[in-house]
Amino acid sequence: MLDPANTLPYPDAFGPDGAPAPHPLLEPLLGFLGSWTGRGRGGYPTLDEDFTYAQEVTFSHDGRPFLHYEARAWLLDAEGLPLRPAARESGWWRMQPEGRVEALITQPTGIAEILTGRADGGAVDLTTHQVAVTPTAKDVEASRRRYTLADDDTLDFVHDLAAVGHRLRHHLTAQLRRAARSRP
Ligand code: HEM
Repeated sequence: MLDPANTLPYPDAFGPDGAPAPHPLLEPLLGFLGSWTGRGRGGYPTLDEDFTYAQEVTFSHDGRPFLHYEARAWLLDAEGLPLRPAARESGWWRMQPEGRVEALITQPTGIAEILTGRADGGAVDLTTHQVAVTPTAKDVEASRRRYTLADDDTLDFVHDLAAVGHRLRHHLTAQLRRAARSRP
């Protein structure tokens, strides 16, 4: 007999349709659900050169009023081929009434960000509420992340960063395309 303790009874959904039904507070974020892939460019005043990268981003939900967020990036060489793994992060976007968002995002580089902002008309604008870093992590003071649905299948992303003594400056711009409504 199937042991209910060995099978997760509440799997995540990667789209707005089907089970579980999204919580009503997720309404402003429904267009983000699913997986996205694409390319971006980045730079920072401390770097000699800008870089190009690819990224996969996934948003899912389990019927409660928060999204699970996961992103993996890898650098690309001049030919567009994978060079090495880059930033990786995951977290939670907690939805509040009137489209308010509270996000918690952690990175293996020792950085934990808490951001607040709004989801409005297919765009989410998040700014730093608090950053905590481990003893050996780079000094990160603040960031601003803007995610915009240019259309149903296109997600634009811009990330500004205040770190290692620099004020809030551009770090990343990417354009992602919808990869799938559900995980294979
Ligand atoms: C798509 C995601 C990202 C990519 C592709 C990326 C890429 C890079 C690259 C290539 C560097 C230069 C150092 C190195 O080669 O590793 C760098 C530096 C850095 N990044 Fe990012 N990054 C991403 C996201 C983030 C995020 C989310 C944060 C923090 C909130 C962050 C904070 C930093 C910091 C603090 C530095 C060090 C600057 C310095 O000391 O020169 N990055 N990033």
